[in-house]
Amino acid sequence: MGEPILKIDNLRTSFRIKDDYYPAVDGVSLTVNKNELLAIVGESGCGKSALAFSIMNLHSRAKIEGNISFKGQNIANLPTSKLNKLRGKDMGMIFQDPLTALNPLMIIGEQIGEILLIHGTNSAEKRKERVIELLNKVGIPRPEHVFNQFPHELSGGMRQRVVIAMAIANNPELLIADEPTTALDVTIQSQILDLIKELKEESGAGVILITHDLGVVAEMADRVAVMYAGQIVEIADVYTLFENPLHPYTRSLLNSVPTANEEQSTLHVIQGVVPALQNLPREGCRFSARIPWIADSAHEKNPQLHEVSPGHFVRCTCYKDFHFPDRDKEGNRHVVS
Ligand SMILES: Nc1ncnc2c1ncn2[C@@H]1O[C@H](COP(=O)(O)OP(=O)(O)OP(=O)(O)O)[C@@H](O)[C@H]1O
Repeated sequence: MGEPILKIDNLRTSFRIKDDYYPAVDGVSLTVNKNELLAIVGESGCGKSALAFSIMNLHSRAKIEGNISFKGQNIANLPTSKLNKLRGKDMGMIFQDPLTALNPLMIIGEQIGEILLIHGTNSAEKRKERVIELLNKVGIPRPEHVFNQFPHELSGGMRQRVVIAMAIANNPELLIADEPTTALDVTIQSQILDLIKELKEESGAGVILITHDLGVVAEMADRVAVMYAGQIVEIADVYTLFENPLHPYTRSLLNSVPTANEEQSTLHVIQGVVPALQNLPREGCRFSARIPWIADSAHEKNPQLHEVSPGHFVRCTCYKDFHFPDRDKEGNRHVVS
């Protein structure tokens, strides 16, 4: 694993709702190293996209506090003119929906070419050469033809490849992919993910991959951060996270993935949903309401991340007493009345 490329320290991103600000990202600290893929997982509404958008400074009206250090420079709240020098060059982003990332009125060749032009490739001939090279790289057949097409003339999978080509056009050192395959069918999904993995391995970029899909995490990630209600509740290398998940939320997420073994018949699916931003509990363990059978005394008053083994952090002490409702702490099944 390489040296750190991104260091986030105590990030808090708040949105204004009526007259108050509510943090959607609440005290997140993490590091991404060169040649490392950090997966961020959690249910809808946990703050994953809010975190990604904060790094790229793409929120139009959010309050951002804390430190985001990219290659040693604090980029939180950097003026747009300075940020634009980084975005699309040193940092690239792949969005959930390729259509929103593409300009419907511009041919593909011009859209990718524009990113090259902004960052200094002045010769039109060189830009065209590079665009064709990029289209080839992301597996687009007949790149010369696609160069002159508009986004609506391409399939969803091809459009997402174009977005990836744009994100990597200037060989970024950090790539953020926010649910990059959500809009795509399964076979295309795995091709796109292979492409992201290949890019990381080829260029040594640091990658943040936001996904709901734990299968994808197991296959792609070096490390995994689990987010719940705006906070990281567990972070570990991928092997440790799957072999020894500790936080009740992580265990519930993993437990809700159907497998072919006998556990499937005894799946305990976590009840409830992530509360709306205005209703998030801000004190105590934010997950406690969803595991009501765990005693209040098991939770910390002000839950901290504890390093339980090197690089493996878990928030709150409730993991020590956690069990699913139909099991005891040792994992033995008992009948619930
Ligand atoms: N611009 C905004 N204004 C107000 N609230 C917002 C805004 N953007 C996001 N939120 C709220 O912040 C919380 C976190 O949202 P976010 O989109 O980051 O979640 P997520 O984990 O990425 O979910 P998904 O997987 O559905 O994208 C949610 O409660 C969401 O409703």
